[in-house]
Amino acid sequence: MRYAHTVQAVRDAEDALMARLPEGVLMQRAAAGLAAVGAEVLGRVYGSRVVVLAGSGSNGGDALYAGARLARRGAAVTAVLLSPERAHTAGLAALRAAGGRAVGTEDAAAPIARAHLVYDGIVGIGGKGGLRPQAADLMRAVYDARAAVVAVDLPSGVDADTGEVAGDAVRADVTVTFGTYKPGLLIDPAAGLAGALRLIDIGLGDDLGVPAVEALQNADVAAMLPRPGGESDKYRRGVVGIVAGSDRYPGAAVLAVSGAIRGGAGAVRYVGGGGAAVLARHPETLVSTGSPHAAGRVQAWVVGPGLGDSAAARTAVEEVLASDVPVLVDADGLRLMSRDAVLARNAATVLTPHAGEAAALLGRPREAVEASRLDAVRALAGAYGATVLLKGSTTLVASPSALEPVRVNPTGTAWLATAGSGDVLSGLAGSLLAAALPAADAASAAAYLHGLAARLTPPPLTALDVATTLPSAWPL
Ligand SMILES: NC(=O)C1=CN([C@@H]2O[C@H](COP(=O)(O)OP(=O)(O)OC[C@H]3O[C@@H](n4cnc5c(N)ncnc54)[C@H](OP(=O)(O)O)[C@@H]3O)[C@@H](O)[C@H]2O)[C@@H](O)CC1
Ligand SMILES: Nc1ncnc2c1ncn2[C@@H]1O[C@H](COP(=O)(O)OP(=O)(O)O)[C@@H](O)[C@H]1O
Ligand SMILES: [K+]
Repeated sequence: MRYAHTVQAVRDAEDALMARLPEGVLMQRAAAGLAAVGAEVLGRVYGSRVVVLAGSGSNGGDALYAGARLARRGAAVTAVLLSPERAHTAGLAALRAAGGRAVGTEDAAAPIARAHLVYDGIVGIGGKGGLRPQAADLMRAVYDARAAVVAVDLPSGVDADTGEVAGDAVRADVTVTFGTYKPGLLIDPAAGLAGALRLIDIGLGDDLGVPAVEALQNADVAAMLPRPGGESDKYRRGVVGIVAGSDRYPGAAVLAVSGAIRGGAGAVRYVGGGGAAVLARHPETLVSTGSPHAAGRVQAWVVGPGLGDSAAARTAVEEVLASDVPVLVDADGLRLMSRDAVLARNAATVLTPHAGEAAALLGRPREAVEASRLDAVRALAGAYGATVLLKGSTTLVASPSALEPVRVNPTGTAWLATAGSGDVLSGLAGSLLAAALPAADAASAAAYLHGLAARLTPPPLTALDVATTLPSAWPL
């Protein structure tokens, strides 16, 4: 698992650790990592030209010390001090002692124009809001110069705790972060500005508390997924019921079933108007046309993709929500469900909105959801007492309990923004629910496999390609 902690958690851990260590040790650990990554980016340090953009806090201090380390190895290092009178005194002295120099912003143009590498030490976890105008101007000059940008701890101007970006922010090639990931490094829009991430262990480990955000890694997913054993039969492996598609949208039925069939359940029951299309593609499906409760027992339901908004569709959603097995609600189902019906449930409920659907459920503009994904997914999970998987450029999974870390999906590709790929995801997640995975595990493992399958599929991909590629994404 990869973990991200809030600024407060980092500060608490830092305080606890600093009480046991001589002064300055943590900053030296940070600077050593920062210099090592800078050297890697440069390839050859001797003779290179490095600019350190140094703000007034410890973030600037880290960058100045890293600059000093590179200066000692033969780089020409110029620090640009954003507030010269408040620059980190010891860091600046170290840089000068190593042969580096410092200038004010008025003399920054020439060194920036010739720089190979720029450290963004403008602001770190102490930052508030976007870049101030002077820093934003400097960054424009940096981009014009085409220097590599290495952000110190996080790209300046992004919100470390939320991934929100309130104004201008640094666009980095690499971000070197200290002690733990910060939620903003994993969640868009900020994550999109961080470039490649490098975590430097500065020893905070044991002092960090519960993470705010976590990302599954391959081994975590492998440990969660169902594996048939000697005593398995198709019923014991779990049966998933899919209520999806309609005369108008039979394709959604095919896609949801295709995801479900690749999700490890023992059998898939399909209920609805798309049965002929489903059977043509997936003859192994158990098809029925009546109401969901007449279809036979299932261990989990998926309801909603391509369902339309007929009275029958509404009744089907109500019936499924009234069942005592886990239910995943997607697409049209999200519009048709009642909040009270979700709140009244005893078994798990998983909601899988994209940003537009989440916006409708929350009564916020879509742009507000996209700008504040973490807040949106938590708010929905709280309001519905459900596990919520918010889709999009960063897919997040929140549990109904606010104490649980939010999961951020590390796989995926923008090629997934293609019609019907969400239907495949809902079928897949439903299949994992039927195989008895806890709701957050089913949702986050499904997002992981779906995103990995998409990456393994040559673009431009179709939704059905993703379903077909799922076995290659399944960890062995
Ligand atoms: N915690 C740890 O374990 C370790 C932490 N370490 C490092 O310390 C960093 C945190 O340092 P920090 O606390 O000094 O704050 P920091 O991010 O430098 O900024 C604060 C200053 O910025 C200013 N400012 C605010 N907003 C701004 C804006 N938008 N644009 C411009 N300026 C803005 C604000 O001053 P203001 O001008 O508002 O008075 C304030 O003085 C952390 O990210 C990591 O790099 C490592 O050394 C190793 C161990
Ligand atoms: N910009 C993006 N980057 C990565 N993944 C995306 C992006 N946009 C959409 N996706 C993914 O594509 C899928 C689209 O699902 P959805 O919006 O429900 O579409 P549909 O209803 O057509 O199936 C989701 O898995 C979502 O996370
Ligand atoms: K920074």
